[in-house]
Amino acid sequence: MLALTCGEPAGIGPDLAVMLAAGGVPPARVVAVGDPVLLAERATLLGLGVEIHTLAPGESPPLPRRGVLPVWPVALRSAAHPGCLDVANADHVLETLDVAIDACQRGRADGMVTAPLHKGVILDAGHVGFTGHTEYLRDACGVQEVVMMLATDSALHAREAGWPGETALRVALATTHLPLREVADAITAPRLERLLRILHADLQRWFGVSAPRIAVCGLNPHAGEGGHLGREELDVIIPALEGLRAEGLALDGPLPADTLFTPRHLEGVDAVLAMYHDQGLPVLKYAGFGRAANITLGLPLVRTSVDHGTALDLAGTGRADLGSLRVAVALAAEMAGRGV
Ligand SMILES: NC(=O)c1ccc[n+]([C@@H]2O[C@H](COP(=O)([O-])OP(=O)(O)OC[C@H]3O[C@@H](n4cnc5c(N)ncnc54)[C@H](O)[C@@H]3O)[C@@H](O)[C@H]2O)c1
Ligand SMILES: N[C@H](C(=O)O)[C@H](O)COP(=O)(O)O
Repeated sequence: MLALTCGEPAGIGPDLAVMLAAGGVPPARVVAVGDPVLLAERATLLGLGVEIHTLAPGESPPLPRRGVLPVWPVALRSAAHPGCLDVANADHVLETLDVAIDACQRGRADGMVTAPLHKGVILDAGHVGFTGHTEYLRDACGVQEVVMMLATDSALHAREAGWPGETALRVALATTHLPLREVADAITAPRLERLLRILHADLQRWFGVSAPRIAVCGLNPHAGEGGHLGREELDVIIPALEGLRAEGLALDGPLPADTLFTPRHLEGVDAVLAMYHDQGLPVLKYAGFGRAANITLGLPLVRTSVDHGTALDLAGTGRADLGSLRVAVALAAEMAGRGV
């Protein structure tokens, strides 16, 4: 049983929720967390005959049925229009997350899948320091560190279980949503050690990789060119990797990021740790946009998400691609099946 938060109401999240229900029996029991009126409106706008089944408190969701979308209701604060952000609905978006987290923590849901939210409008509404689902979940679950990892659909399982093709990729991030000029200072040896331990452990726990091999990117061009193009590799990354290798972790690097992402260097690698958002994610999205999922590692609950954002330009048009949400739901169901 998965809780699907509908994300930014002006974006494509509500569209995708009703499209999922209309498109056939999903790979798990899915309950949307959002505004039932908005979902009904969006289904009508898209010409989809989806029945919105608002669940009463304590009511069990029905068995999955094509064309029926069960909903845990969270009311909008203000009417939502496709493509038009409204700060008034920021608290609605955060409340959907709280409801889903609570459902996971109380055992009413086995995991959560998130449709995209809009970080800017949540910040504009005054939620200072909000950086995304990943850190919101970290704080709500009371853990010190989590890792954002995106994986293409062909890399959702262990390599041993059939990881075909050179586009199969898992990319984790050492830093997430912060200005580029702050990235270098955010990368410290203790932090890298914590992140790599989580990545190693969760590749084993969720993805069935018995002995993970992780390739680590350098931060600077050519991994610092021996200190001539930056010292972070020598002063921070290499000491962190050496300490972890002594504990038995299989780590390559730090490697120049441009050539690390080539088939020869990725051979036998279970995941790549990129130092920052736009070092790793463009490669991942080039390899699999629309059929990849985002997973938060290090949490005491299952959370997956789509590989895309709110796509305000597509909301209400019927042109949003459902592919990544399907992958995220299937992956969350599989992870939940493995048990937290
Ligand atoms: N999981 C999340 O909550 C998440 C992920 C990424 C971005 N975001 C947020 O989304 C907002 C917009 O970000 P952005 O403009 O950089 O990225 P975006 O993914 O929303 O849009 C980038 C481009 O991809 C297209 N696109 C996105 N999803 C699509 C889909 N399902 N089908 C077809 N085309 C699709 C859009 O139309 C647009 O042309 C930002 O606030 C960002 O922080 C949220
Ligand atoms: N960096 C992600 C992406 O580009 O797909 C994304 O913004 C998601 O962030 P959260 O899952 O932390 O909201």
